[in-house]
Amino acid sequence: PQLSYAKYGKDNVRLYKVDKNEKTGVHTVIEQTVCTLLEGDIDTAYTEADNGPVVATDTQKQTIYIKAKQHAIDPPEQFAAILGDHFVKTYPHIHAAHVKIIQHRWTRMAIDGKPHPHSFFRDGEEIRVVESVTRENQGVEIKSKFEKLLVLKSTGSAFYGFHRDEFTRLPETWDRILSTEVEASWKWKTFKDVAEVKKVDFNGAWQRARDITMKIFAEDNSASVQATMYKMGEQILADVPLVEEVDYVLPNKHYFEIDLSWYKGLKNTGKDATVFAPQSDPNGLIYCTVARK
Ligand SMILES: O=c1[nH]c(=O)c2nn[nH]c2[nH]1
Repeated sequence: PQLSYAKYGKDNVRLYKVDKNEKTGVHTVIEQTVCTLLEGDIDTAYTEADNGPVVATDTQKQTIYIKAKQHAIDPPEQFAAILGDHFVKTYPHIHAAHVKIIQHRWTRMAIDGKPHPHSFFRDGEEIRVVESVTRENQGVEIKSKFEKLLVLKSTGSAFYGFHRDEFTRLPETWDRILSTEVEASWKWKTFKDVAEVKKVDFNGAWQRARDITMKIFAEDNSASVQATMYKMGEQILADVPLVEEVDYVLPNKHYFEIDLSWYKGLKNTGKDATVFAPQSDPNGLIYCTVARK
């Protein structure tokens, strides 16, 4: 046998950074969870118990904290590129660096209608994610994502006209609840270096992708999850020229009607349905990648 592939590093490196504006007294906080994984001439560490080539995972962790102190960590795409660039340039035997950054939500509190200078709350489990790979002399590939954005609409969703055969039981519906937990990602063109990365408005793209997702989710008279998610991908490609392709992964989180007619003929189905049973499982799961022609 032979070592066919290897990468290693430190996962779940939690990081918090505060920016304190001396003039305004306004603090801005960011919290991230970082993973770095290195590739290179490290085979003998596996095959011959030779630790010489090993840039210890602890060293990678210390590096993350030092770079976070020395550089901006916002946008996370830029910080990922800075970290990847460091590992590939600092160690001649390291030829690629994978960096994953999860950014958690600290939303500024509004107190008595005014944004509070240094207080924040976690408004949902939604996360922003960056996955990058920096390869020596080949630039940096970046995929941006948001995950766990839980949405629901109480109407404006239908599902009919689908294939029917002897296995089909699902009735057609022209008016249903639609709920999903959005995982959206957009793959950028390959960037030459950190300098090129620094010119890109990643925060604007994240805001656009999130706004487009919610606007189309809300306004589309959805014929299916498939049809609606395709429109989202199309719009992101139209709005963000440097993005090459867009992925959506949408679970269909079903809400079942409850027939209460056994109880004195109580009407709660079809257009009379107001009480539903949210289903934890099973769930539909719909994938879609939209790419430029
Ligand atoms: O939007 C939907 N797409 C599907 O493929 C499906 N299958 N059952 N319900 C569904 N709803």
